[in-house]
Parts: sequence; structure tokens; C-alpha cells
Amino acid sequence: MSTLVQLDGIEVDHDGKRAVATTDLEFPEGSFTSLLGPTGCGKSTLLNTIAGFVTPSSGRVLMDGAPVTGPGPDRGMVFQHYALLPWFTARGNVEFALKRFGLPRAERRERALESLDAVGLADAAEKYPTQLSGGMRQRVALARALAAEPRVLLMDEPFGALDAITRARMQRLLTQLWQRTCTTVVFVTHDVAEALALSQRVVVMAADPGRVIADHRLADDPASDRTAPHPLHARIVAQLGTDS
Ligand SMILES: Nc1ncnc2c1ncn2[C@@H]1O[C@H](COP(=O)(O)OP(=O)(O)OP(=O)(O)O)[C@@H](O)[C@H]1O
Repeated sequence: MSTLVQLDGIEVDHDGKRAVATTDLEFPEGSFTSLLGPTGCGKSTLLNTIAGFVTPSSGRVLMDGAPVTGPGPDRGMVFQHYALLPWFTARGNVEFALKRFGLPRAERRERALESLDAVGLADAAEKYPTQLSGGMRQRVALARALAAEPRVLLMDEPFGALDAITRARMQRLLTQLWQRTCTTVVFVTHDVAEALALSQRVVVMAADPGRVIADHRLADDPASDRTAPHPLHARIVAQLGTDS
């Protein structure tokens, strides 16, 4: 698999304080990677740097070999707290996000309905966020990100606010969508089991300053047996405990 996103010696400072120490990481096209680590270790900062919301103090982010200079439609983002606009319906939220790409109205509508259908929300397209459950709102946020057909999907603890059953459903949905679309996914989580269940690779980070302390390559496909603890589970928990 060729490299799609490359972090080339990036360092990130916030208010003069080092948030992320020198980091080199490559994300192959079509891969699913989780970033795992304690609070404040720089997971969101790394994600925001790939998204182009944060500019590294040194080093470069490369997308297909070209330097990232700001946000772009090739990188979609899903946040923990949905960030839906309450005055738009589910469909309206997705269509609005597509507006900045200059797509004609009819195509925006078609793409919005298609991506809502892909996340199982075809029947809720005309509902407003307040009429939707937390899981449904997060599906709208996922549909909104996918509708732009990004090459990289950046997910910042997307299921952190959901109850356990909804979370498990969303994990299954994400795995299906990833397998179908082959989008490159970078997924931030605090949850070791979630990272192991979803990913092909788990990058473990520590804080003060934020840095990578382990890079685990798993099997090519996400674990199929979710009932048994993953063999790496205890090792990663130990890494988080001793180095964080
Ligand atoms: N916009 C900002 N301005 C100043 N400092 C920031 C900013 N964003 C993050 N930081 C600091 O940078 C460090 C890394 O924060 P970051 O949010 O990336 O960590 P995280 O691993 O995502 O944490 P969490 O799991 O709690 O979301 C922390 O010390 C944080 O306080």
C-alpha cells in the first residue's frame, strides 16, 4: 500500500509549550490506524495537524507527497460532539457541508441522501438534530464527512459520548463503511479494546510532551472475534500505565 499521509518530523507547540515532540508517522492508503493515549498526549493535536487546522512548528504533513497548508476536502473530520447545525435537518446538515465544494444543488442533495442511506438514516433525512438520538446524530456527522468522499477520515473520539450498545453498533457500521469505501481512517480513542477491535494498527502515545511510544501492526483485518480479549490488550494497557 502506498503512503497517503506522512508526518515528516513534525513538532507542535501550543502557546509556547511543546504539545507534540518530533513525530514521524506514515499512513498507507486504505489503512485504519488508531491513536491511543492518556489525556493531553496530543492525539487531537496530531489529528488537527493532519486536518490542516493546526500548523506544525516544524516538520511537514504531506498528503500524497504534497505539503498540507490548510484544511481541504480530501480530509474529513468527525468530532465527539457531532457539531451539527440545529436549524438544518439531517439532509440539510450534509448538504450545507458540501456547499463549499461548489457542487450544484441537485448533486448536493443526491450525495446527501446517498450518504445518509449508507449510515442507515434514509428515513430520518428530514428530521432535525433535536429529534435524533445521540447515535443517530453521530451517524449524520459521519454521513456529512463521507459525503465529500474524503481520502482520509479523521475521527476524534467519535463514539466517546455514546452508550455501550450504540457504540458497538457504530463500531460495526464504521468497519463496514471502511471495508466498502477503502477510505484511510485515523481514529482517536482512549479505549484500548475499541482501538484493537477496529484497527489494523494501534499507535500508542504518552504525554509531557506528547509523543509516540509504540506502534503495533495488527492483522490486516479488524479482529473478528470481539468476545475474547485481544492478545495485545494487556501489553498496551501496561504501556499506557508505565509511560503516561
Ligand atoms: N488550542 C490549544 N491551545 C493551547 N494548548 C492546547 C491547545 N490544544 C491542545 N493544547 C494542549 O496541548 C496538549 C495536547 O492536547 P490534545 O488535546 O492534543 O491531547 P489529547 O491527547 O487529544 O487529549 P484528550 O484525550 O483529553 O482529548 C495538552 O497539554 C493541551 O492542554
